Amino acid sequence: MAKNSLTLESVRHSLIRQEDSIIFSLIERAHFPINSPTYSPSHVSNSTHTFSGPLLRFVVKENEALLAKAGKYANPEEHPFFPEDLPPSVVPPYNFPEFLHPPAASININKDIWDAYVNKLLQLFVAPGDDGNYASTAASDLVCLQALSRRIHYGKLVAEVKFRESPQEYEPAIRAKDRDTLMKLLTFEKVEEAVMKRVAKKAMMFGQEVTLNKDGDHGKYKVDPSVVSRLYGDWIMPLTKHVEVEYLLRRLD
Ligand SMILES: O=C(O)C(=O)C[C@]1(C(=O)O)C=C[C@@H](O)C=C1
Repeated sequence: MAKNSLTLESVRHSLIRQEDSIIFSLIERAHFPINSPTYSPSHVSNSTHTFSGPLLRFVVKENEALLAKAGKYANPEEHPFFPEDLPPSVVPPYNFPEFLHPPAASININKDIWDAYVNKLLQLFVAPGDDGNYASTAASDLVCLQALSRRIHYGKLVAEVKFRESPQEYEPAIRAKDRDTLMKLLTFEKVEEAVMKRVAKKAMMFGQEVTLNKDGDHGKYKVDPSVVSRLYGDWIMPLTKHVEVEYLLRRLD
């Protein structure tokens, strides 16, 4: 859809579709135990000392360097976790539609997303243990982090649509830099309740054990649906709303 015809309904539709990517990524990650060496500060160090630190950091950084060369971060909807020292793109620039207000480019909360994911979320949906599959674990984490980052930063588009639909409602709070009022204005409790119910239902449907015998393994899911609901209620939606507030605060700059 052309960006200028985005509506609250269409951006919500995109958030609903992104739920599928997030839930599938969590299911894939939950396939491995926690594998804590993946996050240990001293796991990677090579003889030339070009990198030392956690394996996850190494995998994400290298992947972002590759995709930066392929032009990924020329798209204003993409946010790198390690924006410092990214190599230049080797592909011709594409003229992405300018839907967002330009100061949006300064908002990147990936450090918070990383911290929440590694230090809080993982423990909620991944079993303890170590099976040595650290590289595959890091690759699964990368997919989760990218899906979460994309969804949370999509808050910029949601905020822009809300602002365009009723600027007179938002302008006084923006001028007063009143975060609390902005948070109240952009919050729809009924929508949040529906999101939490829907993601639990999707986690049940996507994460059920499929067997061919009649009395399959009912009630056993690859990721606990109530945990998925909690991840949304306690982390994903609050972080999205944080992005929305940050965006609106800069909307009149
Ligand atoms: O749908 C919206 O209006 C949004 O801003 C998105 C979202 C969410 O993160 O899912 C965030 C805030 C609202 O309270 C409801 C839902």
